Amino acid sequence: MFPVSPNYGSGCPCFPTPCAQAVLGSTSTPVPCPALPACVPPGVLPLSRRPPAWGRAARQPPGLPLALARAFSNNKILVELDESSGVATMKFKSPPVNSLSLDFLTEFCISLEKLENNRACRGVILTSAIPKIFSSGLDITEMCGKSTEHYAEFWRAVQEMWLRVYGCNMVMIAAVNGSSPAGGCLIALSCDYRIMVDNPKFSIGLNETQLGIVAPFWFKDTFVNVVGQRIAERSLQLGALHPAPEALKLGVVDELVPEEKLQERAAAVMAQWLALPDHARQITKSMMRKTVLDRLISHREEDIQHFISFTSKESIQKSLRMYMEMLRKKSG
Ligand SMILES: CCCCCCCCC/C=C/C(=O)SCCNC(=O)CCNC(=O)[C@H](O)C(C)(C)COP(=O)(O)OP(=O)(O)OC[C@H]1O[C@@H](n2cnc3c(N)ncnc32)[C@H](O)[C@@H]1OP(=O)(O)O
Repeated sequence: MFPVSPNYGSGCPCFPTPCAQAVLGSTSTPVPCPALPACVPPGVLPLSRRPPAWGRAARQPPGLPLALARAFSNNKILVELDESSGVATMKFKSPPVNSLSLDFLTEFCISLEKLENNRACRGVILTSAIPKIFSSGLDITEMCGKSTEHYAEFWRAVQEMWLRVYGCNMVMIAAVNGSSPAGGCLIALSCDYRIMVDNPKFSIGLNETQLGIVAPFWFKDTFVNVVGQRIAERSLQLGALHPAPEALKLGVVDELVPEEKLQERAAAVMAQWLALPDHARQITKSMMRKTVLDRLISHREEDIQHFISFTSKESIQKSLRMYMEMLRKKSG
């Protein structure tokens, strides 16, 4: 285990294997990776400071009071940390549907980063405070009629959220208490374990093709790693939203529970995962996920450019507008 500079993270070209400059010297003086400033465009959150997956012991900046992260609530996410168990709950509360807007994503990443920097926290349960909806996925209005600069900023934030959740060395459990299409499903898929409320009215899946858009390769990779190639291929092409019982059958979620048992069960599963020594579990997790994380990390800018050119196409804009119109008509 190497203590690394607090500036070190997924924005560094050497991530996730810290280069010599990113590793702290014997004096413990922080030495930022020299390439880092060039890698973090202006205006982007300090989101890329995730320590390597094996480095929890080096995470806590000296002097930061643990109490800081005990409970904090910003606008869209309520975070509660139980220091006795080491388990935090992040509850999405962005009405009406917990859509993943730029603001939501920003707050999400900051909240998770705070927990990562708190040694008292070893596991996080993601759930929703909005009845019947876990998350409606990416906020479609962020992808409609905006500037290329906005698309770039938005997509970078989407990437950041995924890199943080998928690469997180804490135990991440999704307690899916409502519908969870597309980006909402991605959040759940990126966790270590998924528990869903046993209600066939709640569905989960990567339904991008239904909107006339395409799930990016890292959405696909994450899905394949959970359900396997064949199920992912069929489900992705069809843009399938699987009702909870079907999601269980296909392995999209790991178990179903009655709504009133969800939090209790999530806590029990978390305790089971936390019973393992952190370092062994973390290294194993990192080993399982590294290839998929690296693929995005090494093609991040290309992926943003691809998103911009794809989203800016008039045909895609038209599809998204029609989809939003369909949603409005349904709700109105
Ligand atoms: C790099 C390579 C290329 C990359 C190419 C690009 C890849 C992009 C990848 C995209 C990933 C995504 O997540 S795309 C997003 C996919 N998401 C979806 O398809 C979900 C759509 N929403 C729903 O199905 C439903 O809203 C659902 C969540 C089940 C809740 O149903 P309800 O009946 O409870 O609520 P509704 O009445 O429908 O919705 C309430 C209001 O919220 C709005 N709303 C709902 N979902 C919304 C959303 N995702 N974004 C914005 N607004 C949304 C509705 O329009 C309503 O607005 P008002 O009428 O004004 O009140």
